[in-house]
Amino acid sequence: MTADPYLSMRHVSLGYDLPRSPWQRRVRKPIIRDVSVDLERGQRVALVGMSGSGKTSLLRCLLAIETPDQGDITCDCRAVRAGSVAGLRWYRRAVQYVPQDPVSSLDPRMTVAQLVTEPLLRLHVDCDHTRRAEEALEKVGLDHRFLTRRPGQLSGGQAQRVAIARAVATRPAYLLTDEPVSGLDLPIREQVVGVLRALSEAQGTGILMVTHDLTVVADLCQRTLVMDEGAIVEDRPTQDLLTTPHHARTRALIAAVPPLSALA
Ligand SMILES: Nc1ncnc2c1ncn2[C@@H]1O[C@H](COP(=O)(O)OP(=O)(O)OP(=O)(O)O)[C@@H](O)[C@H]1O
Repeated sequence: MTADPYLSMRHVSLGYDLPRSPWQRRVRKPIIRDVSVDLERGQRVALVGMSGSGKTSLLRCLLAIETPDQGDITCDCRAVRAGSVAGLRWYRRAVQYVPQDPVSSLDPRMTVAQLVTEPLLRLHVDCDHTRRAEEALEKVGLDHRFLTRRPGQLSGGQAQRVAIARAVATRPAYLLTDEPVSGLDLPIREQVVGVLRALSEAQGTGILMVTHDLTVVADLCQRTLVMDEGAIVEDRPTQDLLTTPHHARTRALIAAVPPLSALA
């Protein structure tokens, strides 16, 4: 348990119904198994694991898109439950999602100004929306001249920065993100990782990132959670975990990245 948890999962479990005929009984396949994790304010945390280990499902629970079968999720000591849009507005402002693929997530018909102010309108944030959009763009290193552009007039890296600006417009305490740089070329990836680091350092924004990319993990995240078959099997400071992995699954993940396996 950490000293000051902001986001907290307690004994969270989730399963899916296996396909069945009407006369067969319902069978749940467990995906998340009794996960308890505390995330401190401002922490940069990676969630790694083999494909199918349950990372995205865990993120969906934390995003209140999915309701766990068991367990509790709290944010700043308030219960988080998937359900009414109005009842979750406070949470949607505090914990924002950065999508993997900005090109498909950004409506091509909207201007950057409309895209960045849309969450403010949807979540009833009471402020000067234009000023806040400019502030959000500044935080990701884009100036006000981008406000009138549309997604088709942005490079991949700029589009991902606009997606991040959309997420930070509500001044969230945490960003949750699934492979935010996986579709980007190396120099652009470094640029976007730099934006996320700057946000975390300058604004104190916490980041929970699902990723397969252990070099991004080593570069950005202070702490790493390793998932295996729906459970967290290792949870340690990133540097320690990469140099002295404890769990066989962590060792296998590191072994798949030759420059990192030289560290361990
Ligand atoms: N709606 C669903 N119905 C049935 N099974 C599902 C559903 N969603 C996910 N699963 C299964 O749950 C398991 C975990 O999926 P999840 O997407 O959370 O894994 P992951 O670790 O994020 O994988 P990846 O790294 O490939 O994205 C997988 O076996 C997946 O097939």
